[in-house]
Amino acid sequence: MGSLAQSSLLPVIDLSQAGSKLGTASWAVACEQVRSALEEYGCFVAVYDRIAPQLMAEVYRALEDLFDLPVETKVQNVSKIPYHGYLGQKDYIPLHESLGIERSTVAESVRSFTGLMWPEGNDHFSETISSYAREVAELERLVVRMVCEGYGVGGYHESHEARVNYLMRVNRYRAPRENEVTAGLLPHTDKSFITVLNQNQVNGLEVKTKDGDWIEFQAFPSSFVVMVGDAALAWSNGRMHSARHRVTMTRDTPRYSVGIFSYHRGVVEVPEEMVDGDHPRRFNSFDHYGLLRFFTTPAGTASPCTATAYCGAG
Ligand SMILES: O=C(O)CCC(=O)C(=O)O
Ligand SMILES: [Fe+2]
Repeated sequence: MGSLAQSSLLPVIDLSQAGSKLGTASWAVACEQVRSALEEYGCFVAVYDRIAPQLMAEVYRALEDLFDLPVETKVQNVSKIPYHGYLGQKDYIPLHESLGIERSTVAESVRSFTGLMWPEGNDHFSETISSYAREVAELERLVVRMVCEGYGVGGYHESHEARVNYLMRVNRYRAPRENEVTAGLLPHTDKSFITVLNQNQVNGLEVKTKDGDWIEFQAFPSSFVVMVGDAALAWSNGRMHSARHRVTMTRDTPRYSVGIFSYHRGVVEVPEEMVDGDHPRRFNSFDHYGLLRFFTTPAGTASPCTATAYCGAG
């Protein structure tokens, strides 16, 4: 039996060296830990020291500059894809503001976002954001590879890599004023395949367990929250859990966070290996951006599980 303190924490897995251990016994053990955490909690805390602390500090300085721009500038961040542009000034979550940087691992795409925000140019911002996105994308690919190996569908990660887009969403939550709501972000599941989150020193992210308890993520240096999105829930035929999470602001300091969300271009096939006697088919193959668009419809918003409503089998 774990103590209360232990059982109130999210699983922590050190992936700093995992990439260099491919195929070894310790790699197989780590793949199993990743799979099991994503099935039980829908997330885990990755320790990943391959991203330099200096780059992390530059990312958060860049975010302060970005959010300090006038709202009229920030609202120019628009997209044809839902939840890929500016969100903010909402009465029901007044503390929250966020922007989306599409295809954040592609330098040209980040430069075009930067050009909208700083027409006079800001190369340092573009370079900082692109570097960070590429490094976190590597962590995402490592996790997907480990998940695939954990399920015995090792070859699948290659088709993931060939078709993945990485959306970066950056968030600022201001501190609540007296008598103001503390909700920074309402409970939700992500529509991504995998999300990798990082935050500045201010905690606030909470994850709901299958038992209905909320666990606060307590950040430490080189810690990233890896989270299952609804697309990976469906891809795994419901084996992985996509956890509800929310942000609560209890401190008097603003909170910054940055998420990398992986999305597939086109149809995500549910591998045959995911379906067996113990796991009858629960999901059909589906269009990933279609799932996201469905979420914005009245039927999608109303359904307790977007993936089941969109591509559930039977
Ligand atoms: O700010 C955070 O830590 C969480 C953000 C989040 O859940 C999201 O953008 O989907
Ligand atoms: Fe989220």
